[in-house]
Amino acid sequence: MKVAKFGGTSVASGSQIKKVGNIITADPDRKVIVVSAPGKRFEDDIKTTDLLIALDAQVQTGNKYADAFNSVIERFAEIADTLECGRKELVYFQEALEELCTSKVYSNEHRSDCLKACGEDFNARLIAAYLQHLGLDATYMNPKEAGLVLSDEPGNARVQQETFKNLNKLKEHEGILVIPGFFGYSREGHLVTFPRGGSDITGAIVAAGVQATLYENFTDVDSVYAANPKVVNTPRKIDKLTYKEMRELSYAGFSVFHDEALMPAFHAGIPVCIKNTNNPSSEGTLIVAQRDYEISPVVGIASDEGFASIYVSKYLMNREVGFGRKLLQILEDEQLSYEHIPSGIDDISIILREKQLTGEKEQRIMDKIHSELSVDTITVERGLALIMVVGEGMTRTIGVAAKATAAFAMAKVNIEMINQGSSEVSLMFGVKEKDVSKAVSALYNEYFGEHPFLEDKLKLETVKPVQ
Ligand SMILES: Nc1ncnc2c1ncn2[C@@H]1O[C@H](COP(=O)(O)OP(=O)(O)O)[C@@H](O)[C@H]1O
Ligand SMILES: N[C@@H](CC(=O)OP(=O)(O)O)C(=O)O
Repeated sequence: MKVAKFGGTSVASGSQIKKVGNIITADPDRKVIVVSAPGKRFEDDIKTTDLLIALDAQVQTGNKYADAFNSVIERFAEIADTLECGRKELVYFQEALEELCTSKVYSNEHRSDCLKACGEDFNARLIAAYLQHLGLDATYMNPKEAGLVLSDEPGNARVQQETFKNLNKLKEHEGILVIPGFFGYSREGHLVTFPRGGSDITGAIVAAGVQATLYENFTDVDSVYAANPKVVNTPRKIDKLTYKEMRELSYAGFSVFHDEALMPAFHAGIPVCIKNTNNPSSEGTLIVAQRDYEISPVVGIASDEGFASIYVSKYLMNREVGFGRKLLQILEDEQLSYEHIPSGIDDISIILREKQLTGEKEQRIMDKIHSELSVDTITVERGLALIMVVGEGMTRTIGVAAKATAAFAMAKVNIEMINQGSSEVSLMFGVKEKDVSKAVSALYNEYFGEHPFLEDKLKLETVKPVQ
């Protein structure tokens, strides 16, 4: 049994959903289908999830919401029109959406999640109707009925352990199940969503629950590439990479697959295949537990923007018991999570997502760190980008970091920070946002280009294991 997840671009319009119908029909093993909300049909289009977020904003502020409401309904009406089915479903969508906009809710955050989830929910209902129209034995299944139990954290939910046992019973289902991605229900019975892009997570959880032989993730590119194709021109395809490598790359900006979707597949040992809805005969990229590291120690280079760094220095920080704990407690008090903590003898930097750090929080943190920890210096730097060079083979290869620093030097990009993950699967560099494209292109050239700068001077060398 295979679980196939179709992303927003794959189900953005009626004509895209027809391709999805062909893909499902082509392989009877594709028994569980997870779908996203209709995504972008063209570059400047608006995703249905964003239309729903705009509707929610109108509802929350008590403004007239008819226009925002109609834009959502029109997206689905257009899809139903092209598919020549789904009239009954459209009536339901209208009523259900109106009910959500007008009824009392447990909290505003929970209403936002209920509205956001309509994109996936309505699309799953429509796609199930279309598959039935094609003559397939397909059924829509709500995540509550499937048993997808999540933590009660609106917009940021996490899977609860009982989910996997609950989902296991879906194995017994005879026909095709169409499950909306992106949301589930808390133990308290509230609808809650994953972070944005979370349909990939639903797909992975469902694949783990039903113990699928393969989790296919259909998107709009032929494969995962060694660098973001929007940054590097025609980057090389990656045929195979490990869960660990993909998690690091997704985390650091490979938006093609959600980083939180790797763990469920990894724990259940289910291979993941990234494939193209627009070109399903292309092999795609396979994500597995192990690959042959001799082929290339580095597998990809990812980058992401929107980070800030809080730099703190204090003479003899290394000898002050509890300094790190107290510093992190100040962040915790402000409900801030951190991403990385590179440190030295007398200094430490805390890297965090910039959008969490509002001006007010920044001021309070600075004051507290000064007064409670008596530090020598504290500065906050915004507008940072992180670049991650990733590959499991790096552990046993000499010269990987030398190539990276040469690339930064050639691109004339200043490295603000370096961190090698403890697992040695990745090398992380902090640079100014304005430098990120230059740096990624230079790094790509150094590891994968035809004329790397250090070509003659440095060949990557594998370390022999100690006998
Ligand atoms: N290294 C990469 N390899 C492939 N695609 C990438 C990479 N980095 C970023 N992307 C982007 O990810 C996009 C697919 O992800 P997304 O838009 O979330 O798809 P979906 O709508 O299927 O969920 C691609 O169109 C591509 O622009
Ligand atoms: N529709 C949701 C969840 C999702 O996974 O979407 P997509 O498959 O388009 O990344 C979002 O836009 O965040």
